[in-house]
This record gives sequence, C-alpha cells and structure tokens, in this order.
Amino acid sequence: MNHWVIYIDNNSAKKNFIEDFQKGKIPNELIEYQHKKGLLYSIFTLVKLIDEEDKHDHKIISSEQQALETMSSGEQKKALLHYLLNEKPDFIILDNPFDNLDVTFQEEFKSILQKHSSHISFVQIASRKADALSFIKHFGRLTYDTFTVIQDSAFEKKTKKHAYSSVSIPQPLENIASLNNPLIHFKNVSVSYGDKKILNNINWTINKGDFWQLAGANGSGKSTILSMITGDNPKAFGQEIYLFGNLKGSGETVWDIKKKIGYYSPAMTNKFKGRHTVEHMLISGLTDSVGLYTIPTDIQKRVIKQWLSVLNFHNIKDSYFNKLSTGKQRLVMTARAMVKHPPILILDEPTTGMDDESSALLVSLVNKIAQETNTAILFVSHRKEPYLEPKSIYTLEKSPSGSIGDITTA
Ligand SMILES: Nc1ncnc2c1ncn2[C@@H]1O[C@H](COP(=O)(O)OP(=O)(O)OP(=O)(O)O)[C@@H](O)[C@H]1O
Repeated sequence: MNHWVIYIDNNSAKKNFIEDFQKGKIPNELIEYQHKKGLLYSIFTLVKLIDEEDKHDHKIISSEQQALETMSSGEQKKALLHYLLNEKPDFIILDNPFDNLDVTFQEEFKSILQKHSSHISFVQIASRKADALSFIKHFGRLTYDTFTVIQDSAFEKKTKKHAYSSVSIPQPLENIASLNNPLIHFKNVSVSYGDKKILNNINWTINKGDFWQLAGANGSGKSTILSMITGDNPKAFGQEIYLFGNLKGSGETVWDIKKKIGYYSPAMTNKFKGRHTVEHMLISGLTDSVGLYTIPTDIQKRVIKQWLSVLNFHNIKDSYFNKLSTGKQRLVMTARAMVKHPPILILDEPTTGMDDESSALLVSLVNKIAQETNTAILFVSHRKEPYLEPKSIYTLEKSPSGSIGDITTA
C-alpha cells in the first residue's frame, strides 16, 4: 500500500488542494486515490463536528464522560483519529497531524497509524520536515498550487537561526513602570472538573520583563491556567490569584485585565475577515479594536511606521491582512498584540501550523521583544521551539491528583 508525505510551506494553497483532492480533482501522480473513500483528519473536520454536535444536540464523537467541545486540543485530536479509523476509509488525508500533540502522544499516534498502514493509505500534509511519518516512502511538494513528486532528500532546507531586523522596537506610548511586581501570582491554585483533577497546588509568579515558556502534555491544564489569567474561567473565583496587584474577583472587570494583556492565539486570525490592511491591523492593536473606528493620531501613525520597519513590511503595509501568507499573518498578529507594550504578552501556541522557516522568524521576533522591552512574555507551547530563548520554563506535570508545576531556569 502506498502512502505519501506532501510537504507544504506557508505559501502553499493547501486548503484548495485538499478540497480538490476530496472532490477527485487529483494530480496525475496520485491518481490511485480517485474514486476511493477518503476522509480528512484536520482541524477543519473538528470544527465541523463540534458545530454539528452543537446544532443537532447529539453526540458524534463525544464520549459518555465528556463533550468534544470541552476536551483539550490534544484530546480532541485523539478522539478524531479514533473516529476516522472506525469509519474504515480507503485513505485518510492527515493535515499536519502532530500540531498540538505532545511528544508521548505523537509516538502513540505514529504507532497507531503504522498499525493501520497495511489497510488504510495515508496522505500526510506536513509543514515540518521532522513530522514526516517514517513508514512513508513517497514524497511530494506543493509549491503554491503546483504538486511535484520529489525525493525526500530534496527537502533539506535546514532552518537557520534568524536574527531579526536591526531596527529597534519603538518605545512605549504609555509607561508600565508604575506597575509593581509581581504582575501575576498564583498561590496554591487547584482546579477540578467533577472528579477529574486538573491542577494541583499551582504556585507561580510572573514579574516584569520575565520570559516564560508554559509547557506540558496534552490535557495538563495549560489553557485552563491561561483562561484564569485572561479572565473568563469561573474556576478562578475563590482562588488566590493576583493579577496586577489585585486579588482576582475583587472588583476589577475582565476589560481592566484585558487592557493590560497582549494576547495572540492562531484562532484569533479568523476574526479578521474584513478588508483590513496590514497598517490598520497594527494601529487597531493600539486601541484594542477589531477594525479601525477612530482616526489614528500622528504619534500612533509614527509608532506603527516604526513597527513596519521592524517587521520589514513597509512594502505590504497597504495589503489586505487576510490575503497574506500564514507566516506573515502570524508576524502581524504578534506585533499587533505587542504594539501597546502591555505589561504581559501571551502567545498561545503561536507556531501551530507554521512551516520551519516562518516559525524560526516568529521565534526571533519574540526573542527580540524579550531583549528590547520590559514586557513579560508567556509563550505557550508543548513543542521545544528551536532557538526560542525563554529565561524560565513552567512545566505542568500530569498526575492523578492534578498537574503540578515544575520550574526550570535557563
Ligand atoms: N468544561 C470542562 N469539563 C470537563 N473537563 C474539562 C472542561 N474544560 C477542560 N476540561 C479538561 O481539563 C483538562 C485540561 O485541559 P486544558 O485545555 O487546560 O489542557 P491543555 O494543557 O491546554 O491541553 P492541550 O495541549 O491538549 O491543548 C483536560 O483534560 C480537559 O478535558
């Protein structure tokens, strides 16, 4: 049985390619898949299933114990894989299957796929060379919308450490020096859902200018911690969580907190469907708005001009954001979360779905922000991102009594 890895980069027309593939519009070299029953393992399939479960109020892949929607992203992916395998297709397209999966489950996942590889064919779409499944012997590349067969050794582009532009990050318009340390303090915080213990006695302090990576296996509670910081998790109430000097729940509004946090997660990108130029996207980061509802001041315009130089995006400042490649969109969104120099910048799995080259570029921008500003950075990822230079890593270690936190310092 043949299997394929198709390498893509952030300029590949992946979505169209997959849609065409499913409709039977398949490149000649892959014609063996025509008229076969194929399924798609992808974040898009998950979103559709969650939507259907929601709309029709019936379970498709939720278990007796838990609804698909409330599972962590890793747990959702595990559930999806088992669901698709049970459907007994001829082939499965695996769209960047290892994104969001911790190392342990990646190994488990690989051996499940290998076990089924005698009777199901796999077409793996991969952004990252290291993700290629070892049992696959046929390789292709999608360059924009053109598919070509390649030798595996042809995909040798080694990612180099990027030095970001030498242009300095602009100074803040408002100073955060008045804030006292710690910015964030968790004291003996524990969380459970019913009988399921998630966090066990978390003690964690984030100070001005810190650079943290928050790591941990799937389901260890990373998103739970984030949602307690950014304001929308009821589990935070009654706990000793101090945000910018105030005990959480003691009067500050979610808006007060959000004003002090720059936040970016790839899911946010979909909110910007309209005709927003790159320049407007950055300006709207200063005012926390989705569009550009107010006319920017001269000072704001000057600051954004400098950010465009940092990003080397002057030439695309008038381009529409939603037409940019994924890599460029992520850089814009990261800068957008940072332009107001928030006391804390949270980047939630920002490299998910990115190729090696663009991930390295994003990582170097984050390192630059850490070096040149006083903003504390919280970079959430289970992946050991090559070249990321956090000063400390907070790892959630799973245990039956809930995850405990382990701190390592560079
Ligand atoms: N509303 C809920 N009901 C039941 N369980 C929940 C609910 N919300 C979260 N959980 C569980 O809490 C655990 C922690 O989830 P969380 O999303 O914080 O993990 P994570 O570390 O971010 O995982 P991942 O890397 O997979 O995204 C998971 O086992 C999840 O299923």
